[in-house]
Amino acid sequence: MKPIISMRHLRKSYGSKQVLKDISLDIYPGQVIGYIGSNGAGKSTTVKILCGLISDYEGEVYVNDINLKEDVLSVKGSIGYVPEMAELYDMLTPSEFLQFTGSLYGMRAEVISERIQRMMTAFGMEQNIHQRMDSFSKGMRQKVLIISGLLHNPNIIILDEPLSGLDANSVIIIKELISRLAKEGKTIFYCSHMMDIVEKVSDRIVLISDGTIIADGSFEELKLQQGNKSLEQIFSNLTANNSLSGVADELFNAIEQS
Ligand SMILES: Nc1ncnc2c1ncn2[C@@H]1O[C@H](COP(=O)(O)OP(=O)(O)OP(=O)(O)O)[C@@H](O)[C@H]1O
Repeated sequence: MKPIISMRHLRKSYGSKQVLKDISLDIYPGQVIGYIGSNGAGKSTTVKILCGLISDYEGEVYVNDINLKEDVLSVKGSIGYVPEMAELYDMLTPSEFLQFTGSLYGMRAEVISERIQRMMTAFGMEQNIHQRMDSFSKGMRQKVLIISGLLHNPNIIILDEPLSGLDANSVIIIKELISRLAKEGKTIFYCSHMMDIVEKVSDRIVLISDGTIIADGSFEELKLQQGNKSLEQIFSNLTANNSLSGVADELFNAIEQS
C-alpha cells in the first residue's frame, strides 16, 4: 500500500533554534496516528507544515503523492484541520463562520447549511447556530472548530489537541467519531497530551523528542519494548530527564520555603 502522507527528512528551525531535526514518517490510509511529545517537542510545528501553514521548512512532504511545495492548494483541499488554538471570529455566528470556511473548500451553500444544522444539532448547539461566538464557552468554541475541520468530509483529518475544553460526554462522542471515521478509511493524525485517549484511539503511536522520532509502533508494540506499562508511563520513561515527583517537590518547596 502506498502512504497517503510521506514526510522525508523534515527539518524546521525558528531562527537559530532547530525544532524538527530529521523527521521521516510514512502514514498509510486508514491509520490513526497518535503523535505525542513533551511541551515544545515540535508537534504543532509538524502539523502546521502538513497543513501548508508553514512553508519555510527543509525536506519534503508528499500528500497523495503530491509534493506540498508544488501544489499546496490541492493538498489543503484533502485535509481537515482542527487547530490547537484558533482565532474564531467573535463577531460572527457559527453559521457565518462555517459558511465561510465551507466556501473556501468550494462547497455549495445548501450543502454547508445542511451540515451545519445537523452537526450543531448533534452537538446540542442548535440554539446557538445564529448567535455571535463572543458569548461562547471554550467547549462550545471547540465544537465549532471541530465542525469546521470536518465539514468538507476530508480524507485526512489532523487534530491538534481537539478535546481541550470539552466535557466528558463530548470526549466520548469525539472518541467514537474518530473510530467511525477511521473505519471509513479516513487517515487521522492526532496530537495530544491526553495519554489515556491516545492509547485508546490510535493504532500507531509516534513519539517525538528533541526534534526526532524516538518511538514508533502500536501501543502493544511499545508495551512489549518498554515493559508492560501504560502509555503515560512509557511516555515518562522515554522523555523525562528528572524524577517527576522531584519536580513536584521543587515546585512545592519554592512556595512553601521561600
Ligand atoms: N512562531 C514561532 N516562532 C518561534 N519559535 C516558535 C514558533 N512556534 C513554535 N516555536 C517554538 O518551537 C518549539 C516547538 O513548538 P511546537 O508548538 O511545535 O511544540 P508542541 O510539541 O506542539 O508543544 P505543546 O505540546 O506545548 O503544544 C517550541 O520551543 C516553541 O517555542
